[in-house]
Amino acid sequence: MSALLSVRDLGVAFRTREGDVPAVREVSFDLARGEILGLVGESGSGKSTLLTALTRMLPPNARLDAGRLAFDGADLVKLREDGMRKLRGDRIGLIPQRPMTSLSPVTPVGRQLRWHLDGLDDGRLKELLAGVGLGAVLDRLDGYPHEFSGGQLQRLLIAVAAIGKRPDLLLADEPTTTLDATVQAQVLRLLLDLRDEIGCSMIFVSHDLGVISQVSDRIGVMYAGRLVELAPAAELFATPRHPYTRALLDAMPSRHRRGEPLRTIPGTVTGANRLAGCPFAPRCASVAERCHEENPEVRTVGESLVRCHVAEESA
Ligand SMILES: Nc1ncnc2c1ncn2[C@@H]1O[C@H](COP(=O)(O)OP(=O)(O)OP(=O)(O)O)[C@@H](O)[C@H]1O
Repeated sequence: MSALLSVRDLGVAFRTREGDVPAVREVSFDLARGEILGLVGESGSGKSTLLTALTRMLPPNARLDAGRLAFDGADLVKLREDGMRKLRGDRIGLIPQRPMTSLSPVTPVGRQLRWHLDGLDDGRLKELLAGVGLGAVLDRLDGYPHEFSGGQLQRLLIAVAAIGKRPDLLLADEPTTTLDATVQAQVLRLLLDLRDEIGCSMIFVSHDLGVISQVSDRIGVMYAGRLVELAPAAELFATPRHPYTRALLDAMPSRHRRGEPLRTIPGTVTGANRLAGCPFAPRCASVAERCHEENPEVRTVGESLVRCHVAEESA
């Protein structure tokens, strides 16, 4: 079956006073129908920019380059803005990182739900809220966003973007980062149930591999704007191929024995603008001479697609 989303050589650069800053570079992947792709990487690696590029809602100082960006056969680079708006409304849903940024602070929550879901009747509203475990707030919908907790607002937005609109593609940008552990687990369960029920595809962004591992079929690891490894979730955890993926796994608190100090990855994400060489080379535990000279191309190693010269030797 053809992929729902097909991305080839996607790049985004921001124009700044210091010149063009590349945020996403040469990213390619396909997303199957019903598949959940987790995207992980440290802060600034380009995860949110990539999601935003897929919805074509980049800020005015951004420049999008794409070899191909196709959604269910539609060319998203060439599609006119009205067509894109229709896709965003009906078929591509976005759950943002901070719910408050998507809600008006001066309009009652219930009215905003009805705006977003045109023609929503009381029975359907009840069903929606029950679906995200918010049956108890039904009689408080004339309240304003600040009268709800962050977790409640996040679940309201999930109710709208996911359950209400039943999109074909759901883009979730750190949807559980602001939630406490129990609510986080509920929301992850909800997203998985939704995929099973309506068969939507999902791209789920997080900096937390623990969260990503609970929902993803495949996981993509981003570093300095590039997708440096893409593998089935079980494979990525069992046989991480890229030294950065291994460093991320090593830094997971759950992987440490009690009392052992937490590990970190030395250095910071730099090098996105380096002219030659692998951007991870300055921090890489397995670095070889050629890593400083040539930026690695994507290769298949085992079941993974990986951008690394030393993936086999260093595993
Ligand atoms: N509007 C903008 N103008 C200039 N640079 C930007 C803009 N938005 C993002 N960037 C830069 O693009 C790079 C990627 O940012 P992005 O927010 O996509 O990373 P991220 O991986 O999602 O980080 P986080 O996990 O912190 O959200 C960063 O270097 C960031 O500073």
